[in-house]
Amino acid sequence: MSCPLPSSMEILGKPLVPKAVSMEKPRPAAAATKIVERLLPRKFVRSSASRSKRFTMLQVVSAQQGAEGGSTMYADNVGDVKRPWKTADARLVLEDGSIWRAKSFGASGTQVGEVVFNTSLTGYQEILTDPSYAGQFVLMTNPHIGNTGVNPDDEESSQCFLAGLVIRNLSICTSNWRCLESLSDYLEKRNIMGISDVDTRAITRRLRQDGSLIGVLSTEESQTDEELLEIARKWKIVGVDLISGVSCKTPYVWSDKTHSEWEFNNDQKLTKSFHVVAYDFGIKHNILRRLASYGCKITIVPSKWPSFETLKMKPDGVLFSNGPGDPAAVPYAVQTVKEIIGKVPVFGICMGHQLLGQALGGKTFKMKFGHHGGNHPVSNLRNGRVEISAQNHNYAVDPASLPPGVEVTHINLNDKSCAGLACPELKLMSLQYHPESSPGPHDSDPAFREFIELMKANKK
Ligand SMILES: NC(=O)CC[C@H](N)C(=O)O
Repeated sequence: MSCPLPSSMEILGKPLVPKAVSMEKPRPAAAATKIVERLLPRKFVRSSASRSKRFTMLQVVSAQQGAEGGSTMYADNVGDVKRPWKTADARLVLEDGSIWRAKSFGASGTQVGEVVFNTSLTGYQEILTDPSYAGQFVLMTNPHIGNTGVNPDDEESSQCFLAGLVIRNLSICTSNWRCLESLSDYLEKRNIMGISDVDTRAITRRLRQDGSLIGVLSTEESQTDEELLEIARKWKIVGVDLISGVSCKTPYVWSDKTHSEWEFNNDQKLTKSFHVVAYDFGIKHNILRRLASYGCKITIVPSKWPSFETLKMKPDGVLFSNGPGDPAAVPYAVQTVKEIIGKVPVFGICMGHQLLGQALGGKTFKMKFGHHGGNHPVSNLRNGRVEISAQNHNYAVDPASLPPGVEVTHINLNDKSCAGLACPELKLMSLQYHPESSPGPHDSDPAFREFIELMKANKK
């Protein structure tokens, strides 16, 4: 079966040739309505008359979803019930000239950013608060988002730095024992725009075929499509330093461990007290929690903290954190890394890995659409194990650019890109992905233990 361009999508500028794509058979509507019936809160069930009206409507939604792939499929009301959040018409205009009509939630206004898709099934709150998404719209490929609301424990930083959230369907109700707030209220308070009722599958296919795209999201009717397209085409993310906008301003100390309720690794016999200085390029809280759980005392320092100040603290090890944007646009951070490696054991995570790669003499490049999700297989070449990993990056280190003596320790099995480095001589290790997961599986947690071992061996 082939699918025309989604009906609600229009093209501006250079016309795009619709690509024929094969579609799954639509799911039987009856099965979908049964699921919805279980999820809807009692207050939405009014009378048998309104119930049947609601179900008729949802059946249509389900059938359309499979058959048409269109993006304006839900009406403002679900049955005769108004959606419990503020909504307005919104447009996402991509730099390729496509326009995607949607419904807004969270903040309103106009925002520009790079659109990336994330394949995690859950963990949207950790994704929203991961500072590495600064400057980007995160499109969740899982069509149903918001059902667990938000809570104070799942924050990966104190702020949402991303440009906005793009989803297929915002859950009409929240149901989780930790939920304190709905996703739409949370985003509105943090002034972050979200859109739903947009064909996220069609946008994802476009990003996979053509590479990541700049987009402008707007709820403002005063802005014409052409004006929004111009903003998208003028805006640049490559070559821009984004880490200085998300880093802390002054050093601070961290001692929180992973909460005992969530601790999944009770075999931390190696733990002694190691002092780690962590460079904050946009650090996630769970990196700090995992280090603390392994017995580290951590001092977090800003991205421009001088290397001599770090070395004066006599740390047992230095961690270079994750962070947003182009790693080639922050030569000052590469210089800091250069001045530290070889003097103390170091661990680089994601942006930290890319900075280490450059400090060793290598180069980074922008990938077609990057890796974002909690289900990426990585091969650990040292022990032959496959780790299912959490990933979030658009750039990678080119292994061919690295000097002899630097070992590629991990590769991403989806595209064979470099996913980890080591240089035993320099007591250095790094991963392109996220061993702290959050969200994601815990397969890569032993990397923190390896860092502890590196520091331990250096102390002898
Ligand atoms: N999570 C990260 O540290 C992201 C690294 C870098 N900003 C990239 O996109 O590749």
